[in-house]
Amino acid sequence: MEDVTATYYFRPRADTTPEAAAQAIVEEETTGTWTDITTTTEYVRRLDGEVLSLEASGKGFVTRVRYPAEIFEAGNIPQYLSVVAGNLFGLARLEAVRLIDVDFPESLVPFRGPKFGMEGVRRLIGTTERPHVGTIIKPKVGLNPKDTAGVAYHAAVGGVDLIKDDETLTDQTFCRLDERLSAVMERLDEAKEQTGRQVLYAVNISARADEIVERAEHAIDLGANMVMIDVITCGFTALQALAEAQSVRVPIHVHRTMHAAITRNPEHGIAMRPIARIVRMLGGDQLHTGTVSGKMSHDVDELRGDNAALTEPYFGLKPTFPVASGGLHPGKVAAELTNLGTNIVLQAGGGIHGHPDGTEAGARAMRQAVDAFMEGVSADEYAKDHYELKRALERWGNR
Ligand SMILES: O=C(O)[C@@](O)(COP(=O)(O)O)[C@H](O)[C@H](O)COP(=O)(O)O
Ligand SMILES: [Mg+2]
Repeated sequence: MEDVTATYYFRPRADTTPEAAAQAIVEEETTGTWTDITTTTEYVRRLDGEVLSLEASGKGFVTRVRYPAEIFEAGNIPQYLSVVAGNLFGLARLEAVRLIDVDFPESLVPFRGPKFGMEGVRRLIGTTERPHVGTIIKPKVGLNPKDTAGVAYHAAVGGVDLIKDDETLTDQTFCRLDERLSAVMERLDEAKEQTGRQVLYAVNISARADEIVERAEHAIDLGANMVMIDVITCGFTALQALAEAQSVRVPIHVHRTMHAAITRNPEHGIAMRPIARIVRMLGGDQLHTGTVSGKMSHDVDELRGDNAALTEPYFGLKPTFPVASGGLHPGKVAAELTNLGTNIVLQAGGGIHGHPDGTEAGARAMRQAVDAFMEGVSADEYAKDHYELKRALERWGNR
């Protein structure tokens, strides 16, 4: 049976050699502890982990370690994480340690993955190549259901493929989920009458783990054609429950709010790559992974690798649609697509609702920026006979 390999960056404490530090990681996460014990037996030895490689990297070291597959309970992601991303982060002998990536053998990927995935979402929208354009209802919170639906309507008529709730909006008193969802779906039907185009609305159903499937089923009964989950705050298995529920037959948009507390520090924590792999395994159809030019911190090389982890062949699982979001506007579209390719969802909140002529014009400008790129024309050139894009570039510039 093939084993698990995990890659860590670490910086040992001054009194600890890199070899001892790497060994400490392996022992802590397999059969060891801080001292030799009298209770161990020969047959336990087969579960010992192993340091496969160790090399200097920047101010620290990178090590690849082997964890025997037998240590893992197949299909139990919380247990997987307790090994590859467990106590090691607290070891005092390590000044810093970061899980960079993890490779699970097929025997430990008994998951079904996305129900729709990138291709399935494209089929719903009717696209094959072009990037999808999405928007987040802004302001994040505060609008009542009627006004939320109005914003959604204008974004849909303007040309977006996806509209989503913000990560902080769920079922608060000022905008109850039921009322909001019904109002938005009604206005989207109206927009579809006009444009003939299908638009997905990712209603945020984030809730306690034992209620989330019920909340999704309820939303689907009310007409939802997509649901959204804050996967870090809800927990990975909440996503698993949603994706494995036969009753949840709509795509799942995965937001990663709170991720940066874990992923941002290049020396300590968990990189986005293992999180991306787990979200794909557990059934996320779309996942935020970051931008190359937006408002959130980003590492372009890491980001490209994260998106590849979502889309490359992986034990027959469908690809998850990467989402680039956060501080985007039409002037940034070319940079995103040049660096990340066109199999991507480009999402803009402020970059659409902040357009000088309003939401509909903002959505048109984003679509025009995408069309310009797909036609190999610069945004500045394209703006000469596309008014909404011209106005957006005047407001936010071309980068
Ligand atoms: O609240 C926000 O900031 C956003 O709605 C973007 O709005 P704007 O388009 O107005 O910036 C998203 O939550 C971020 O993209 C999340 O970050 P990430 O995608 O990196 O997880
Ligand atoms: Mg948001």
